[in-house]
Amino acid sequence: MEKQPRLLCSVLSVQRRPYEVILNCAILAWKETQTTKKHTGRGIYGAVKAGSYYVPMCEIISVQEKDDESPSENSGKWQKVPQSPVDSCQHAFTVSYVERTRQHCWRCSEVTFHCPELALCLLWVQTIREQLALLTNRPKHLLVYINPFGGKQRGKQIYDHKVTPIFSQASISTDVIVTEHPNHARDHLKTEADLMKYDGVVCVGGDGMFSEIVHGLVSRTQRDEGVDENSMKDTLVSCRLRIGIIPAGSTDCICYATVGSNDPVTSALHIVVGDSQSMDVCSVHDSDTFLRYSVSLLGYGFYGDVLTDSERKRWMGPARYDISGVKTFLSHRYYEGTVSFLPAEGNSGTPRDKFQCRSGCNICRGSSSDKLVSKDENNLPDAERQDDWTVIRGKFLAINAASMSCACPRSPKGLSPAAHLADGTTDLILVRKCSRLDFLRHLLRHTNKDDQFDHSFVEVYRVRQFHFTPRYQDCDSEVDLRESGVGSKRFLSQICREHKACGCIQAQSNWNCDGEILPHSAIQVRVHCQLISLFARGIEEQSVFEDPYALCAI
Ligand SMILES: CCCCCCCCCCCCC/C=C/[C@@H](O)[C@H](COP(=O)(O)O)NC(=O)CCCCCCCCCCCCCCC
Ligand SMILES: Nc1ncnc2c1ncn2[C@@H]1O[C@H](COP(=O)(O)OP(=O)(O)O)[C@@H](O)[C@H]1O
Ligand SMILES: [Ca+2]
Repeated sequence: MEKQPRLLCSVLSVQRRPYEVILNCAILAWKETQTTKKHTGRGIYGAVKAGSYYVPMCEIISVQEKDDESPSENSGKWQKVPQSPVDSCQHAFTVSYVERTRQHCWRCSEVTFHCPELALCLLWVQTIREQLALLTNRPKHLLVYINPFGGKQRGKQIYDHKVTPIFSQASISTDVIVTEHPNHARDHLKTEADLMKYDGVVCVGGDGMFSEIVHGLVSRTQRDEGVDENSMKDTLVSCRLRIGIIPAGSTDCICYATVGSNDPVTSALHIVVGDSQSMDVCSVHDSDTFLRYSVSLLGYGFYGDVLTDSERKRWMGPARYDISGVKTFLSHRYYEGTVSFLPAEGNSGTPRDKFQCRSGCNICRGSSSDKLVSKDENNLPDAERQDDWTVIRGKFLAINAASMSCACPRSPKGLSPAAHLADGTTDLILVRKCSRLDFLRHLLRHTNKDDQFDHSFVEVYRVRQFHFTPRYQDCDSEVDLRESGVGSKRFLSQICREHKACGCIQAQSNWNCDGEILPHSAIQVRVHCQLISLFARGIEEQSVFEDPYALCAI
């Protein structure tokens, strides 16, 4: 604070008390000065320090001149004729800034400074505005998509009542599209939207809506850059526009895991201050056909079945997941197949680490510098790393790949508490066939402090790529048919589904791909490090949110 040159320093009054107010390019600070005797008009203040506050410049939302003909903010009555210079501040300006409350939630707070002269008031307003204008990471024009049917169907209401006032206060202009059907946002982004006009895209909805935005933006970027999404080997190009999520869905895990809460006002403020958090994206292929992208959970077996069942209960809102969860748990289906994966190497940590990915995470930062090195291991052709692949066959209740923690209100630490948002890896969790009671124990550990990986039937690996093949596709008859020259994999699956005698009629699950059903079993997945960016900063350290004034009071 002391090292920055002061831009302005004045004595101004806040709630009729004198404060020394200092502005430099990093902070706005105000500290109370106490008069040794009541101010006489000779302008001498005592030096006794009382309360001191500061707000980082990057967390100031706006500054407005205040019309002092209005009722005073304290009494609600018209202000009296002032008695002394400190009280005589007829000119005032209000600074709106971010204040931290509980559980990583942010609120918009205000402080009004009264000035003795109009010129001084204007100088403060102009100087603060000039400093804010230097913060070039802040968005000015946004494209907003609202899913009116997500979650409890309150997306439009949440946007109109909670977000619009904050955006207009921060002078952010918007083009708003209320979606009319599924994939409306995705297709608009992919083919129609004039993206050059915007500094970011905002989605109001749940994880499914966010997934639409990711698909629209990533596909559009690849098309514009001439990258073939169907090729698993092509390195995808990162998207220019950041994505903001206003949570109005059922699980809201992406918002929760990148911000720490699913509060719409908090998300709007992260957009306003222009935060940036890179995120990994998995591409999901079936041979040379691109299927989908995933940023949070790819789940086969349990989570695939919960989702498939819950789609029929959409009318229930978020409760559908609990009902389908219990039903799926009771059905206790397991699935047979082969998982093969390329483990992550280097300084990527492990899924059993005790520390978690937090704002400014060193592991993610390390991965971003790796990414700049042109030839990382990820770029090596698979053939060159053939020996590094691990193959596991078995009967699984669930196969989950968590590219981030997947923390959500249902499970505050998430599916993989130590997963990183932007490290270029996903945590592959294999839950082998076990008793119902053991599986329940495992599920319950997602809701308490116990380690959900500490079971003999659970394995977890940090990987860069993985493949899954259900048993029916790699049973012996496949080899026989191949040898006898009979057609493609698709033809083979067809036969297998109908051919009960080969024993491969074993039921198949679907993949839950960020809350969307992927009606494929055999998939190949590759993590693309930091392909997209969000208006977020990762979850702030506990100390910041436990002490709401840690950043404001000095
Ligand atoms: C016994 C309690 C067990 C609680 C176990 C909770 C684990 C929850 C981990 C959730 C990870 C969620 C990852 C995110 C997925 C979302 O992308 C995705 C889409 O979200 P959207 O609708 O907002 O668009 N959401 C989902 O796929 C929902 C997954 C929800 C799973 C809930 C499972 C509840 C299980 C209840 C089992 C109860 C057994 C009771 C036996 C008596
Ligand atoms: N106007 C619309 N009508 C119906 N479905 C929509 C509409 N807009 C988006 N969707 C779809 O609704 C699904 C769920 O949306 P989401 O916002 O994630 O809510 P939830 O968290 O409740 O699942 C997504 O798959 C999305 O594609
Ligand atoms: Ca990751």
